Amino acid sequence: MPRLALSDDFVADLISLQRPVQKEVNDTIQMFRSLTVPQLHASKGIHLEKLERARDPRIRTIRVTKFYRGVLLAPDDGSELFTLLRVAPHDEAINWACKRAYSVNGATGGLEVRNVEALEQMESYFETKAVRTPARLFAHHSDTVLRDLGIDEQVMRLARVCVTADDLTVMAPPMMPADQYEVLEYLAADYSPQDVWEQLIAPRGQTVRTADDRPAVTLSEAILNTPNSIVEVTGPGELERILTEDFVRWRVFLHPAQRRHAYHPGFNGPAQVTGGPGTGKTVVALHRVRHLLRTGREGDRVLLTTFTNAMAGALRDSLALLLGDADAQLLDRVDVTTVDSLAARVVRETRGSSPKPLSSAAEKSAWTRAAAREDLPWSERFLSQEFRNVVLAQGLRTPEEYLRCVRRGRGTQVGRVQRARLWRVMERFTEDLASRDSATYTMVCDQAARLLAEQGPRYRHVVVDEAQDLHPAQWRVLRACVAEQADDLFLVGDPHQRIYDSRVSLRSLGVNVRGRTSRLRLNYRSTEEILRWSASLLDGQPVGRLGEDDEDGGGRDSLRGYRSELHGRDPVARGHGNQDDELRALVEQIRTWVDQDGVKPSEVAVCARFNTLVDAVIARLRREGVPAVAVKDDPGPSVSGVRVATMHAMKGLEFRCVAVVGVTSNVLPFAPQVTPADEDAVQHRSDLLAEHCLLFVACTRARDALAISWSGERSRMLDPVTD
Ligand SMILES: Nc1ncnc2c1ncn2[C@@H]1O[C@H](COP(=O)(O)OP(=O)(O)OP(=O)(O)O)[C@@H](O)[C@H]1O
Repeated sequence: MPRLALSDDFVADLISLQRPVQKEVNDTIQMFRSLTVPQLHASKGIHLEKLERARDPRIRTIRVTKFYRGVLLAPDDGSELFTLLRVAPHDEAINWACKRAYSVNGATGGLEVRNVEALEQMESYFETKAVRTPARLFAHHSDTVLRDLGIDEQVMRLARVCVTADDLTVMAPPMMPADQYEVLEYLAADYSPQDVWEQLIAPRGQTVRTADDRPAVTLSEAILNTPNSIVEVTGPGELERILTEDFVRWRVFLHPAQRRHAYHPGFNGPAQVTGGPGTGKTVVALHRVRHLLRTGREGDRVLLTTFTNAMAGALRDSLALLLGDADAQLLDRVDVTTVDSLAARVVRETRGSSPKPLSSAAEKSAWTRAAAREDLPWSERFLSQEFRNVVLAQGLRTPEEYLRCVRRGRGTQVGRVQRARLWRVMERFTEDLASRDSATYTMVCDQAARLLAEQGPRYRHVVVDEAQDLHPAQWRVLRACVAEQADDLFLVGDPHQRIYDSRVSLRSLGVNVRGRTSRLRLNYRSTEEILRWSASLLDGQPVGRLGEDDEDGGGRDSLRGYRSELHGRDPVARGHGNQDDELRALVEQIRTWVDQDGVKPSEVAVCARFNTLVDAVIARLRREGVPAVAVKDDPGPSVSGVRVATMHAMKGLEFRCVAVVGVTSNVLPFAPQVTPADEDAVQHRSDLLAEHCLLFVACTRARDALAISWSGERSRMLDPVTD
């Protein structure tokens, strides 16, 4: 009987087909699997055909329906393992199949694919172009070094004519084989060959450093060496499962960079994965939880945290999907929650109740009351920031500790006398809140961290999503939840998406990830056009590395190498004379997406800075007969209607089409949210950056289409993309 494997491209095709065609694909595959190899070759129904023009002699097609063809890679190594590569309308399938060539990567031993025809064209184009420039991108790496890292002859010739990193980007996968491209990308980013070996090749199980000493790998071995993009269909029900269970690719296919961290056998301490929006950080966190559950001992509990309750709910559902029926019982060993909810639970369990959370308006009044008897030169905002970003951030208990402390992250000098006065005000603030049985979320975390430190760890592993927005008091809760040991903490986050005011030095909080970090660069969500456009909104912004705020030597993060393999239309940015015109244009835009492009209303999102505009958008859409619902009302997936939300509420979500409205100069940046530079210069820079990040987060929620609009004066934050 032939064995059958499915490639991720095939699965992507299959998911996008209409149900009746999916059923026919399924029937064809069942028939394929029921025949012997000689019967397969003779079968008129399957019609296994070799393509005359195919660049790879192992490529075959099979008939699925009158119009659809499957593309297969037939074995040439004596095995009976066939791989289904694509399923597409006849002409598209044939055209695709003729241009591809499959090979075994010389270093990873995995199967790889290239568009051989396009690469040949690139070769002649770049050879001519490079003649004029003597400098070459990879000149300082010898052929032997490149070959040892898996670069083959064709890719070597291309590497030799690359002058800039942009030349390389033009040949990104699916044109160039993905493993080889990644090696060149790392070298272009100044990683040493040794780093590349350690980060990309060794984790794939290769132990032989030199290409000449490695044994040959057969095609079927290579297929099984490529679990990130090929899966063998083993059980009879497997294909039905793919068809019926709302199959999502991330459950099976991980990029090697994702798999390396998600399934790492064991980190000797905290580990961290960063990456731009849509690079699959949440996916990695979910797979890591699965790995820890599967390899852990009975009774080992895992904590998975994220930023909002809604996101925690979504994470729980995704984890259940990933674990499937086979591992469903493992879910009992996981808590999926926000750090704030966990902290409130710890306080409640210990003290019998937890304080009522305080709104920001109530907090401001409490500071006014606390400062009433002092003639202070500081605003309520300053007091609140001082308390949150110095006292709670450092966990200070006594006036002496406050007098002695280094006020990291604060830009104003505060002398001894002033500190004593400030401490009195802060004491009054906390006493006042205690008498009302109320506290800020950060205060509850501060309390919970202390209680946990006394009570001891509750979890064997802690996995943290959206790590960039956690406050030091929240980190102390997490640190105290788990003992310092191997695989204690696993963090994923993106400093470019930090939209809340939290400056953190992870090292000073006992979370040292040095030597256990990795960065994801491939975006799976948005088109390259949306990515480039959105990334340029942060051009020149000083984004620090995750968890290295105020540290000596804390470096800058960058979106270098961040890319997508998807392509589509350029984002549209348009100004209007007034809000009425802007909303009229919004309705038209949504109608185009829904009526012409066939996008479901629930796959369209509109976001605005504040709830007032969110409400106005919902009212307008409904008046015009466009169904609309507020994201804050938590509409389930079955509820139809355009989703409308504030920019903050868009965190972690994604939609096919996104309209960002009301991007005016008085809303972004929003002056009351930005501390004036003369009040505190450091805080000013950090608040301003958070405003830029907020717009970046909103725009990067879009998968296929993005439209930005404003009425009146456009926000200066759009300058990089509209000038
Ligand atoms: N290996 C993969 N194969 C296919 N799709 C993937 C893969 N990894 C991630 N995705 C998809 O990419 C999208 C983004 O993934 P995810 O939400 O994990 O990214 P993220 O880095 O956490 O994003 P953000 O930081 O913007 O919230 C999702 O639709 C996810 O299903």
